[in-house]
Amino acid sequence: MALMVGARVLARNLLRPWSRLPDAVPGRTGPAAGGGDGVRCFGSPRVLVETDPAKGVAVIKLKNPPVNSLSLEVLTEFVISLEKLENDKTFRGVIVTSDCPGIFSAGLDLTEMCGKSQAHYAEYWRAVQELWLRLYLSNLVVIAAINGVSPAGGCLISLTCDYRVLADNPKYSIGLNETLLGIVAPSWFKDTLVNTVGHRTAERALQLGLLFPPAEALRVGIVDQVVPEDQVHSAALSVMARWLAIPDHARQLTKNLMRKPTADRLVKQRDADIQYFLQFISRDSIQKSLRVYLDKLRQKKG
Ligand SMILES: CC/C=C\C/C=C\CCC/C=C/CC(=O)SCCNC(=O)CCNC(=O)[C@H](O)C(C)(C)COP(=O)(O)OP(=O)(O)OC[C@H]1O[C@@H](n2cnc3c(N)ncnc32)[C@H](O)[C@@H]1OP(=O)(O)O
Repeated sequence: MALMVGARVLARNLLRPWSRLPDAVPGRTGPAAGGGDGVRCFGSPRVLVETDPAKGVAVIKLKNPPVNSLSLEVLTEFVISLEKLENDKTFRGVIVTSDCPGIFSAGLDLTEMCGKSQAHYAEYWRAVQELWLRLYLSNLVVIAAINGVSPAGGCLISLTCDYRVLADNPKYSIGLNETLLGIVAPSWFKDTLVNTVGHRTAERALQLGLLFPPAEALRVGIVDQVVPEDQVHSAALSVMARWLAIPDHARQLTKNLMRKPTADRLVKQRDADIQYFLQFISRDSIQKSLRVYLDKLRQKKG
């Protein structure tokens, strides 16, 4: 039942005409994503989309302060924005970045996984799965311009992209640090990392919950390029131009060849994966770990 409610909510959101989204900011023109006129913006307050139709490129900027945590709303709005771009043949590439200074994304929203109902957990997890599937199998060239720290789910988002550019700032570490929270990265998080850095590096990184600073991130291959902070966006645009020089059909079929087997593993057992998540996240010991971790984050200031 819970699963059906979750699926219905997501389906309703996905099918809702864009212009009727409650938070939509349609047709606002703004400063160019890559310079020049004709840039149009749409999206929602938490997921801004700047489009440059002449270049065929869009920029998705996550804006969920203070830390760009991936709440249910952010996940849903992100999927809707991607869907809109995928369906508009004007666009061939998208850059994913953050509008929150110093933070790419703090990952999954811990408050969505703590002290909530089973129905809520199911709805949330389906939304996490949905975003992963959409990003991982996107026909667009997807480039991450990582302009801030990027733990766990934040790292996962960038791992689904075709290429990762990281700003060279020692504070901007990246990795799947789930074990440090007393939780476990699901198998498809693990697969995404293994497909990027190889089995041994992934095993060590996952068990130890490693967060790599830029130079190390580049060395292990969890990012493809490290550039000075003020060049992240221009570097992402240069990389985009190179990837867009490849004929779409050949690149898309090749991407599918590389990624579909991994995605299919989740698609074939999506409901079972949700059930497993429900069992795991509802355990008293896991809820306790999450509460302790959240309290530590909150007390940092005090
Ligand atoms: C099939 C499945 C089978 C098995 C496994 C099942 C399930 C487990 C899988 C679950 C996977 C989870 C992946 C995740 O993404 S978990 C999230 C991991 N994220 C982190 O560890 C990052 C935590 N945050 C930080 O380290 C810092 O906040 C950060 C470095 C990002 C920024 O530091 P800064 O000093 O700038 O800000 P803070 O003062 O720390 O934070 C400001 C407020 O934001 C709150 N906060 C931070 N992170 C989160 C978050 N991820 N979710 C929700 N809220 C967050 C923080 O508490 C502060 O709140 P207030 O004090 O202002 O109330």
